[in-house]
Amino acid sequence: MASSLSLSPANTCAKNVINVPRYFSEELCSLPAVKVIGGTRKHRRLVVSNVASQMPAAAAVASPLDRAAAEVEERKLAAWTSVRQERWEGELVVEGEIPKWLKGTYVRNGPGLWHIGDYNFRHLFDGYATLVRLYFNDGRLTMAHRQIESDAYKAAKKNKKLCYREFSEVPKPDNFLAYVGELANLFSGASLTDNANTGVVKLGDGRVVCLTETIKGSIVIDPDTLETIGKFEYDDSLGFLIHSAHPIVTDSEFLTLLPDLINPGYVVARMEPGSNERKFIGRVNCRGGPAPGWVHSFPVTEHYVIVPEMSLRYCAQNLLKAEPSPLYKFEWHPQSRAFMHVMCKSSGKIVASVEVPLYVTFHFINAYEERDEDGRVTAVIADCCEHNADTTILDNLRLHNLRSYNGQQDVLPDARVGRFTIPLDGSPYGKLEAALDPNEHGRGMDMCSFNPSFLGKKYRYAYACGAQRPCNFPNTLTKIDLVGKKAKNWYDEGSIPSEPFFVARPGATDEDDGVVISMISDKNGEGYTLVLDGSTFEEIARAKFPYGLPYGLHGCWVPKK
Ligand SMILES: CC(=O)/C=C/C=C(C)/C=C/C1=C(C)CCCC1(C)C
Ligand SMILES: CC(/C=C/C=O)=C\C=C\C=O
Ligand SMILES: [Fe+2]
Repeated sequence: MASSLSLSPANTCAKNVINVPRYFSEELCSLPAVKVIGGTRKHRRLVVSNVASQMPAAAAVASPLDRAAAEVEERKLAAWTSVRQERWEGELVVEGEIPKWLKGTYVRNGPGLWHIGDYNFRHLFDGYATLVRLYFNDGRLTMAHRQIESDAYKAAKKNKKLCYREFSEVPKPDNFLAYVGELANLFSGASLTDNANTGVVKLGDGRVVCLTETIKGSIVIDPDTLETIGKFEYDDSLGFLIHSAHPIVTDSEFLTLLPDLINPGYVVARMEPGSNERKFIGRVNCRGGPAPGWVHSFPVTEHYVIVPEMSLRYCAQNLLKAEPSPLYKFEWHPQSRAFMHVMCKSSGKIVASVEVPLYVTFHFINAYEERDEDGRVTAVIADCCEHNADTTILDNLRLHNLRSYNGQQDVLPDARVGRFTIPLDGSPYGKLEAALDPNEHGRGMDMCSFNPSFLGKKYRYAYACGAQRPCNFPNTLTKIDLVGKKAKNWYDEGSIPSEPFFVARPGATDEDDGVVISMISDKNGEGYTLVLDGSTFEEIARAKFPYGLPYGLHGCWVPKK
């Protein structure tokens, strides 16, 4: 069945053995599921089984010129190329040894489909959500991918056009009346996307929820089948249309941060496992203006929620514009200064609010409390992937920039582990410094993880994507030792790795006792899962995908029941 939202056709209608050619065929067909048969484990071949999932896939309807250009790109890196088909599932051949203790599912979310018919999206963050599932059991690995059936995705497929406002894309109204209606829909939130393409979390009650920055884009999925179960409806009267794409989620709570665009400030709220009701914890008013700073993520310590107020702020005019402005829905207001607020988790009171040097970050890594010898908290330390107060990274993430890179220029702006020190003694200023020499990780830094048992606590290791220059995008995996101030880097020339995700070995006591999982998009247009040892940071296993997958953002771990 041809889908109106054209997914690139699968590369093969193979009879039996799946080869992974670098060029796409123009025929319509989907890649069926594979099963591993025959031979020793090491030499098993991937064989197409008859349980083929006849998923819709359709021919791209781009002009021949566009298609030729697209093919050049596609041969290079799958990372920036739309996913080939709606879904696929099958077992992969593992090279190396996956530890037997690794039992469960790594689900990764990300924007994997960047076109509707021949209309191509502009920005990495615009794409419709693609889930990838890696199921580890008994040293074996099954991979699956599937699109999230958001209203935005379904409407685009049905109407063959953009129907909701995405990160940088806005539906084109047919006439003036439609334009006025569209503005009204913006204020009510009706026109905002529910394309949950950013992250995925496992709540304490076991529900797995995909998220983006619009609150309506919270979608429950089944981590075993990747099926879209339905909207996650917040059952409260908190209001607001947007939230931080990264809540803090543990087995006992879900903490979220909601920017208030009307009375510039932020609300912190908490939701218990088993509940859909967020309860108000506290509010902090912005100290700068004219709007709250963008909050993609925020950190917590054991007792505090840290509310960042970046001078990259939401911008009402840019929200209304049909064409993207240089900073999309945001504006850079250095004169408005930057702040960090510290809110007590139990009382909602603000215990510190300090001005800090200007910064730009998507991702906080972790935070903890610093104590004196009497055990009194003297300061909060908060670490983030900091882009040297430079907003150009947003422009680097335009698909044209990502796709047109020829491997020669060094165009990735510098980034570092930005470490905030926020004094709790009433001082008006906080510090922001590099936690280690950024050259340790090639002055690239984003897509971080750490051992979740150390959430809010003093920790030593962070995993992230760093850089081996020249490059246009973080292209290494890096293990950062924040105490030894050193980094160990994994690099495969021409490849783009996704978020290195740390999974602790059950029963481990050492912080880095576990594995790091990433998915790699390689220079041949192919892709594989990589498993590194969390301690040595050496490769322990890899498993090739049947074809390269688009770049993904964030994942979560769902242990086997
Ligand atoms: C993928 C990622 O990191 C960020 C995605 C951000 C999105 C989809 C933001 C969407 C928005 C709108 C559609 C309108 C309101 C503002 C904003 C939250 C930026
Ligand atoms: C991929 C990315 C930044 C890379 C820069 O070095 C940011 C993703 C943000 C959303 O989750
Ligand atoms: Fe993110």
